Amino acid sequence: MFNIVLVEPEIPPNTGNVIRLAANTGCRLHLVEPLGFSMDDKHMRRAGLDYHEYAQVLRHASWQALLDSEQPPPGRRFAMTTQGSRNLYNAVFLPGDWLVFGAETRGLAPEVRESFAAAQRLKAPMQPGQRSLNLSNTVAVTVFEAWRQNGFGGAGNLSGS
Ligand SMILES: C[S@@+](CC[C@H](N)C(=O)[O-])C[C@H]1O[C@@H](n2cnc3c(N)ncnc32)[C@H](O)[C@@H]1O
Repeated sequence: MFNIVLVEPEIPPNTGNVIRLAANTGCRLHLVEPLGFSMDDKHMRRAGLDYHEYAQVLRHASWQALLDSEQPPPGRRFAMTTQGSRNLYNAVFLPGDWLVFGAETRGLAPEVRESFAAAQRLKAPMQPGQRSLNLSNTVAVTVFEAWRQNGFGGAGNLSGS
Protein backbone atom coordinates (compact mmCIF):
# COMPACT_ATOMS: atom_id res chain seq x y z
CA MET A 1 0.00 0.00 0.00
CA PHE A 2 2.66 2.52 1.12
CA ASN A 3 6.45 2.56 1.17
CA ILE A 4 7.96 3.01 4.63
CA VAL A 5 11.60 4.17 4.67
CA LEU A 6 13.75 3.98 7.80
CA VAL A 7 16.96 5.92 7.22
CA GLU A 8 19.85 4.44 9.23
CA PRO A 9 17.77 2.95 12.07
CA GLU A 10 19.75 2.25 15.23
CA ILE A 11 17.59 0.29 17.67
CA PRO A 12 16.62 -3.28 16.73
CA PRO A 13 13.24 -3.52 18.56
CA ASN A 14 12.02 -0.40 16.73
CA THR A 15 12.84 -1.96 13.36
CA GLY A 16 11.27 -5.24 14.53
CA ASN A 17 8.05 -3.39 15.38
CA VAL A 18 8.07 -1.68 12.00
CA ILE A 19 8.66 -4.96 10.13
CA ARG A 20 5.53 -6.36 11.79
CA LEU A 21 3.58 -3.15 11.14
CA ALA A 22 4.55 -3.25 7.46
CA ALA A 23 3.38 -6.85 7.16
CA ASN A 24 0.10 -6.04 8.94
CA THR A 25 -0.69 -3.02 6.81
CA GLY A 26 0.57 -4.31 3.46
CA CYS A 27 3.43 -1.82 3.18
CA ARG A 28 6.87 -2.29 1.71
CA LEU A 29 9.65 -1.47 4.17
CA HIS A 30 12.94 0.04 2.95
CA LEU A 31 15.92 0.02 5.32
CA VAL A 32 18.64 2.52 4.40
CA GLU A 33 22.11 1.48 5.54
CA PRO A 34 24.19 1.68 7.59
CA LEU A 35 21.97 -0.05 10.13
CA GLY A 36 22.98 0.32 13.76
CA PHE A 37 22.61 -3.45 14.29
CA SER A 38 22.74 -6.77 12.52
CA MET A 39 19.49 -8.24 11.23
CA ASP A 40 20.58 -11.36 13.18
CA ASP A 41 20.77 -9.34 16.41
CA LYS A 42 19.28 -11.22 19.36
CA HIS A 43 16.79 -8.41 19.89
CA MET A 44 15.57 -8.86 16.34
CA ARG A 45 15.27 -12.62 16.87
CA ARG A 46 13.43 -11.97 20.13
CA ALA A 47 10.85 -9.98 18.21
CA GLY A 48 9.71 -13.41 16.98
CA LEU A 49 9.06 -12.27 13.43
CA ASP A 50 7.80 -14.87 10.97
CA TYR A 51 9.53 -15.47 7.67
CA HIS A 52 6.64 -13.92 5.71
CA GLU A 53 7.01 -10.68 7.66
CA TYR A 54 10.47 -10.19 6.13
CA ALA A 55 9.11 -10.68 2.61
CA GLN A 56 8.54 -7.00 1.91
CA VAL A 57 11.78 -5.73 3.50
CA LEU A 58 14.31 -4.20 1.10
CA ARG A 59 17.76 -2.87 1.96
CA HIS A 60 19.55 0.03 0.28
CA ALA A 61 23.22 0.97 0.65
CA SER A 62 22.41 4.66 1.11
CA TRP A 63 19.65 7.25 0.65
CA GLN A 64 21.10 8.04 -2.78
CA ALA A 65 21.06 4.35 -3.70
CA LEU A 66 17.35 4.21 -2.80
CA LEU A 67 16.65 7.28 -4.94
CA ASP A 68 18.58 5.76 -7.85
CA SER A 69 16.94 2.34 -7.74
CA GLU A 70 13.36 3.19 -6.68
CA GLN A 71 13.00 6.71 -8.15
CA PRO A 72 10.24 7.80 -5.75
CA PRO A 73 8.46 10.86 -7.24
CA PRO A 74 9.44 13.98 -5.22
CA GLY A 75 5.80 15.01 -4.91
CA ARG A 76 4.86 11.67 -3.34
CA ARG A 77 7.66 11.55 -0.73
CA PHE A 78 7.02 12.75 2.80
CA ALA A 79 9.71 13.31 5.44
CA MET A 80 8.55 12.77 9.01
CA THR A 81 10.49 15.18 11.15
CA THR A 82 10.14 17.00 14.45
CA GLN A 83 11.19 20.06 12.43
CA GLY A 84 8.28 19.62 10.05
CA SER A 85 6.40 22.68 8.93
CA ARG A 86 3.09 20.91 8.21
CA ASN A 87 0.80 18.89 10.46
CA LEU A 88 0.72 15.20 9.50
CA TYR A 89 -3.10 15.33 9.65
CA ASN A 90 -3.27 18.05 7.00
CA ALA A 91 -1.46 15.94 4.40
CA VAL A 92 -3.29 13.95 1.74
CA PHE A 93 -1.85 10.50 1.08
CA LEU A 94 -2.19 8.28 -1.95
CA PRO A 95 -1.42 4.58 -2.40
CA GLY A 96 2.26 4.05 -3.14
CA ASP A 97 3.40 7.14 -1.21
CA TRP A 98 6.85 7.17 0.38
CA LEU A 99 6.94 7.85 4.15
CA VAL A 100 10.49 8.60 5.30
CA PHE A 101 11.71 8.46 8.92
CA GLY A 102 15.03 9.38 10.54
CA ALA A 103 17.32 7.63 12.99
CA GLU A 104 16.39 7.39 16.65
CA THR A 105 19.13 9.63 18.05
CA ARG A 106 19.86 11.87 15.07
CA GLY A 107 16.69 12.19 13.05
CA LEU A 108 17.08 12.79 9.32
CA ALA A 109 20.35 14.31 8.16
CA PRO A 110 19.84 18.00 7.23
CA GLU A 111 20.69 17.37 3.57
CA VAL A 112 18.05 14.63 3.34
CA ARG A 113 15.44 16.64 5.25
CA GLU A 114 16.03 19.77 3.18
CA SER A 115 15.71 17.84 -0.07
CA PHE A 116 11.96 17.69 0.69
CA ALA A 117 9.76 20.69 -0.11
CA ALA A 118 8.40 22.38 3.03
CA ALA A 119 4.91 21.02 2.35
CA GLN A 120 6.35 17.48 2.31
CA ARG A 121 7.98 17.80 5.77
CA LEU A 122 5.40 16.55 8.22
CA LYS A 123 5.22 16.70 11.98
CA ALA A 124 3.02 14.61 14.29
CA PRO A 125 1.46 16.88 16.94
CA MET A 126 3.08 16.87 20.38
CA GLN A 127 2.58 18.78 23.59
CA PRO A 128 4.81 21.87 23.96
CA GLY A 129 8.26 21.11 25.35
CA GLN A 130 8.33 17.49 24.14
CA ARG A 131 11.24 16.51 21.91
CA SER A 132 10.02 13.59 19.85
CA LEU A 133 7.91 10.46 19.65
CA ASN A 134 9.41 6.99 19.54
CA LEU A 135 10.35 6.05 15.97
CA SER A 136 8.12 2.98 15.68
CA ASN A 137 5.17 4.84 17.23
CA THR A 138 5.63 7.61 14.66
CA VAL A 139 5.65 5.07 11.85
CA ALA A 140 2.46 3.50 13.23
CA VAL A 141 0.47 6.73 13.53
CA THR A 142 1.64 7.90 10.09
CA VAL A 143 0.87 4.66 8.28
CA PHE A 144 -2.53 4.33 9.93
CA GLU A 145 -3.46 7.92 9.02
CA ALA A 146 -2.39 7.33 5.41
CA TRP A 147 -4.19 3.97 5.33
CA ARG A 148 -7.33 5.46 6.93
CA GLN A 149 -7.46 8.12 4.22
CA ASN A 150 -7.39 5.32 1.66
CA GLY A 151 -10.22 3.29 3.17
CA PHE A 152 -7.93 0.70 4.80
CA GLY A 153 -7.56 -0.84 1.35
CA GLY A 154 -6.75 -4.53 1.43
CA ALA A 155 -7.89 -5.00 5.02
CA GLY A 156 -11.08 -6.81 4.06
CA ASN A 157 -14.46 -6.02 5.56
CA LEU A 158 -14.38 -4.20 8.87
CA SER A 159 -17.53 -4.34 10.92
CA GLY A 160 -19.04 -1.15 12.32
CA SER A 161 -19.35 2.25 10.70
C1 LIG B 1 13.28 9.65 18.06
S1 LIG B 1 13.01 10.57 16.62
C2 LIG B 1 14.52 11.49 16.35
C3 LIG B 1 14.78 12.57 17.30
C4 LIG B 1 15.77 13.59 16.76
N1 LIG B 1 16.46 14.18 17.86
C5 LIG B 1 15.02 14.63 15.95
O1 LIG B 1 14.66 15.67 16.52
O2 LIG B 1 14.74 14.42 14.78
C6 LIG B 1 13.18 9.42 15.31
C7 LIG B 1 12.35 9.73 14.11
O3 LIG B 1 10.97 9.62 14.46
C8 LIG B 1 10.22 10.55 13.72
N2 LIG B 1 9.52 11.43 14.66
C9 LIG B 1 9.53 11.39 16.00
N3 LIG B 1 8.69 12.28 16.52
C10 LIG B 1 8.11 12.93 15.46
C11 LIG B 1 7.12 13.94 15.33
N4 LIG B 1 6.54 14.49 16.38
N5 LIG B 1 6.77 14.33 14.09
C12 LIG B 1 7.34 13.77 13.01
N6 LIG B 1 8.27 12.80 13.06
C13 LIG B 1 8.66 12.38 14.28
C14 LIG B 1 11.18 11.28 12.80
O4 LIG B 1 11.21 10.63 11.55
C15 LIG B 1 12.49 11.13 13.55
O5 LIG B 1 13.58 11.25 12.67
